[in-house]
Amino acid sequence: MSKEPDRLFAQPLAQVPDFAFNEDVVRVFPDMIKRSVPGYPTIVENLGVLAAQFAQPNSVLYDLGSSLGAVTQALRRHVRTDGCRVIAVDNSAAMVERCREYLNGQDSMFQELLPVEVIEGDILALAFQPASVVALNFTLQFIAPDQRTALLSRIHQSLLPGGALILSEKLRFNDPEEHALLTDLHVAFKRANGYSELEIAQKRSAIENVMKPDSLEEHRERLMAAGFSKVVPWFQCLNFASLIALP
Ligand SMILES: C[S@@+](CC[C@H](N)C(=O)[O-])C[C@H]1O[C@@H](n2cnc3c(N)ncnc32)[C@H](O)[C@@H]1O
Ligand SMILES: O=C(O)C(=O)C[C@]1(C(=O)O)C=C[C@@H](O)C=C1
Repeated sequence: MSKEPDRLFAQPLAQVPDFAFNEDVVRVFPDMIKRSVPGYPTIVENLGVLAAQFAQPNSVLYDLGSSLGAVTQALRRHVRTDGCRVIAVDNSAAMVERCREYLNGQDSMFQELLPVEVIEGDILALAFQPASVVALNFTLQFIAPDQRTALLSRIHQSLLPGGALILSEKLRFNDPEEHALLTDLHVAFKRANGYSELEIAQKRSAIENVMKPDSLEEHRERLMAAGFSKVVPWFQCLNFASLIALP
């Protein structure tokens, strides 16, 4: 994957455009997400470990909002269940192109990786096949809030017995003090990773119209409304968390 450092918001912009997963973001994405999301490498690697516990023979593992394929590759490294294959879906053409390049490179270096298909498409319009694992790793927060329950219901309907949805998201907090504290600590995390005050502020205004985080309580309620029977948080670092939802 690209090693280019994220300097996208380093210079003052007359007007900060809404954040989009375009060519510029794709070029710096591995660096951006690692320096912006506390716990990201741990979540991705362990998503593979968790998935191996839920994968059912001859089923599909979905990576929805796959970006450059980091989760797909973790699934392919860890899942050994017979007949499983991965379907990665993203609606950014630039992401999909680079994701295919990366996964082809991995296939040429390593044998016995699970087969993978990378689809350029909208996860809201996807016809789901029976699946044992569905990963939504920091993707649901970019889906319009009024579309989220319907998407989760369709994922629930596609999940096989013994399977799971793994959902990672930035969180907001209903308690104002808790929200302010964890937001400040996230800013400190970004600063410690070399982002300037200007970069942090401009990125914040770029994402505020396009990324709408929910609270843990909202996630739990929505997942239950979508038909899931159990919601288990397995990771939280500052205001970023990952949940297992059982069908
Ligand atoms: C924060 S990134 C996900 C990171 C990635 N899962 C990982 O762990 O490296 C969100 C991704 O979701 C994709 N996305 C957003 N809305 C989508 C939609 N409706 N359908 C498909 N992909 C979508 C974006 O293009 C972007 O690549
Ligand atoms: O909350 C922020 O400040 C972020 O930068 C988060 C976040 C994310 O959670 O996806 C936003 C956009 C980029 O994809 C990388 C990180």
